[in-house]
Amino acid sequence: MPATRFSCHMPIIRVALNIPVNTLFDYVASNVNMQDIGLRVRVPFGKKSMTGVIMAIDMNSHMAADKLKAVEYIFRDIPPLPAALLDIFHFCSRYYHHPLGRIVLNGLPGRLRDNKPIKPAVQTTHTLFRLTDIGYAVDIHSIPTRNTVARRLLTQLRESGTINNQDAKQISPRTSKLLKEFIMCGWVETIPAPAETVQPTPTPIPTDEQNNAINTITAEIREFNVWLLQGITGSGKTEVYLRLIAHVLSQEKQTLVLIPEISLTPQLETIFQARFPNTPLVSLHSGLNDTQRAIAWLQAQNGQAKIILGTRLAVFTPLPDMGLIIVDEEQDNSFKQQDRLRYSARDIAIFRARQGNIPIILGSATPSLESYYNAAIGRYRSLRLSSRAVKNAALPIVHCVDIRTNKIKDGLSEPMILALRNTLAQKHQSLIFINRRGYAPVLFCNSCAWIAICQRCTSRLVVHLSERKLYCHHCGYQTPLPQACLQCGNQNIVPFGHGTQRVEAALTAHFPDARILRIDRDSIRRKGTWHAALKAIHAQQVDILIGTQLLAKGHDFPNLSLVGILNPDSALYSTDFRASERLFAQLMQVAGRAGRAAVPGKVLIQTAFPNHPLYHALRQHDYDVLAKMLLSERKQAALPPFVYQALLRAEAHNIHTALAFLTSAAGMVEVSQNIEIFDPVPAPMVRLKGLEHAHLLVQSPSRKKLQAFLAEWYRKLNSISTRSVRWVLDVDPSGF
Ligand SMILES: Nc1ncnc2c1ncn2[C@@H]1O[C@H](COP(=O)(O)OP(=O)(O)OP(=O)(O)O)[C@@H](O)[C@H]1O
Ligand SMILES: [Zn+2]
Repeated sequence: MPATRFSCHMPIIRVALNIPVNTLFDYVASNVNMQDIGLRVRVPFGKKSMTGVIMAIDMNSHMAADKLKAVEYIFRDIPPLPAALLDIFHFCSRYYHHPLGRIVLNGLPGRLRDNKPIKPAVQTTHTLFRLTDIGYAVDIHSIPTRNTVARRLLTQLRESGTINNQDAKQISPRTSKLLKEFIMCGWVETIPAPAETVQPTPTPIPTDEQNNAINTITAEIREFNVWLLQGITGSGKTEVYLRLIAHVLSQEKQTLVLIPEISLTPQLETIFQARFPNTPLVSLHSGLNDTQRAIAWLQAQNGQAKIILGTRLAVFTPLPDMGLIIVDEEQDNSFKQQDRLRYSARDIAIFRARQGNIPIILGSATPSLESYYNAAIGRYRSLRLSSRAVKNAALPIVHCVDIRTNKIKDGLSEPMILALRNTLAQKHQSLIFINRRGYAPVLFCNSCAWIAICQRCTSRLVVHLSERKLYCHHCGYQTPLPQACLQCGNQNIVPFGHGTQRVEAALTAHFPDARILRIDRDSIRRKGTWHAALKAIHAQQVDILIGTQLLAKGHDFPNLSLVGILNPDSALYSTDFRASERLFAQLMQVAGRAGRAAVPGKVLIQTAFPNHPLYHALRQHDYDVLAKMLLSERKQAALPPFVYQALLRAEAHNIHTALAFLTSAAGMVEVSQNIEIFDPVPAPMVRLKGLEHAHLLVQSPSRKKLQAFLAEWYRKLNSISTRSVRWVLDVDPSGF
């Protein structure tokens, strides 16, 4: 049905607003032209003002001219968002079937969403200032003579090359304001000061395999390709990244490096800064405050920052001179956002690389089966690193400790204690991996079998003994540890099972002289603790580390020779079809922390299923055997990567409301060929944060058909009123 279009004498701007409706909003604006697409604006919306982004400019509107409101303010404090970034937002809206305005506004740093222009806040500590080419070209005589401070500052910058904030303050206390103005004019840029702790490490000579990877990618550095770099733990994937970044830097281009965990940023930052001490690098992750994030983002947008290191949200950073994208640990589930816009940063990164016609490297020891399969069928290009990079460093020997025949006390078996004792005697470090924080996962009444559960979630409350509290790890609910059973009043209540805190207590009792350090989200909550912990580990001030997956990824502790893994079995027989793949990746990662340098490594796994094929593959360090086995199972069961999936997720106060909504949603569309719709079911975790959850699975062997189906379905879903239900489409869900 062709809509009536009204012609208007003034330009119409189409604005994206942070509103849960998939539409743009029209406003009249004078003084705009096509170059203004991508600028932020303040517009009236209902009774208030909102900040939005101009997505298009037109002379016609669907609304009559006298009904259109005028824009209140156009922000010209920073250049418009580049068209390439707007394209990414459009792609996300189309592919994930999510309101465009929500995506655009949530993709920006908080400061840019404010209702006021951003002041050019400049980070001054750990920063050096230097002149840009424009700054060098400035004629000092063009600055009025009475402006002595500006003249002196400019002269000093010319003479010294770089200056820090202290140097600048010596000239005058007013220089910090001036520096900000110079930055705004594009005369001055900031670069991070080399951190004092950075030791210039010798650059290693690449191994033959590393050379092969580096040369192969370099040969096609100006083309889009997805490179799957499958390298065993300790094979030196980082060195491959560094060499390629060096190449891209020599072309004055930017590299985006995506990593799964914030906790890995300090380590990588140090490595990158040591290799490229004069290259501006910014980190973007959720640990930054609003100002820091805005500064980093702006430095990426204006092309100053050459290396952009970040977690998944960094995939929405504007990069005018993008030359390379690296996604490290590409299989990691944290690249997929689990609320609101459920995007995969890895998949968006691939879209960006294609759009920019540049290479993207997906690095992993255990690629996701999706990527593994794509490499196998030639859609991705495959590169392998099959041995450890450090000379004579071998992969660790992996043993299973059968817990059916070995007694477990406080979570630990006799062979585990013995191995720890030997490692201590050799003055090497050990790592005990248990992926459960807190003291014990269950509080149990011996008299009536009552278990402490969360009132708002389908979950058990976790005992945190040191704080004498019970916590829900899903919603954050906390309550004092009860003295007696809440059901029968009996005082015989006991913590059941093991978490990191309990293992820490047990190990402290076993090895009173050992220096023991627990690392989990609780222990590093305070700012700076994580940094201090890493330093202590590297300085050999720790003998035994106890940790969750925070410690499993990416760390390189050369003196660590023993890894003990406690109770990983529960994932073996999980209902989630991805559980084995994930367990293997995690165990391979944590096992890979052992024996990375001169010290040979050993891994002990406490399990009741030592003959399970997964442990067999782990003992052989053979991901390919397992990946092929899992792929053939997936093929038989018609599961991804052989089909494409989407979930319609619904939440309501009551599960019946959610299920009823899904049932009617399923009836809204005719099922076409090649589309399979399953019955609505309650989510495995029905209650979460006080709401009840259900979902409905749709799948198809064709991504195109699934997308076409979802587009139509999404339109219809939007047309029904659902005040009692909140729903969202989850395309390529990573779990149920
Ligand atoms: N060519 C080389 N010669 C000597 N040492 C090297 C070489 N390349 C890398 N290394 C060293 O090997 C160690 C392991 O490298 P790196 O941490 O990059 O491995 P990785 O492949 O990322 O492993 P993981 O997947 O376990 O994180 C590091 O200490 C690194 O400095
Ligand atoms: Zn809860």
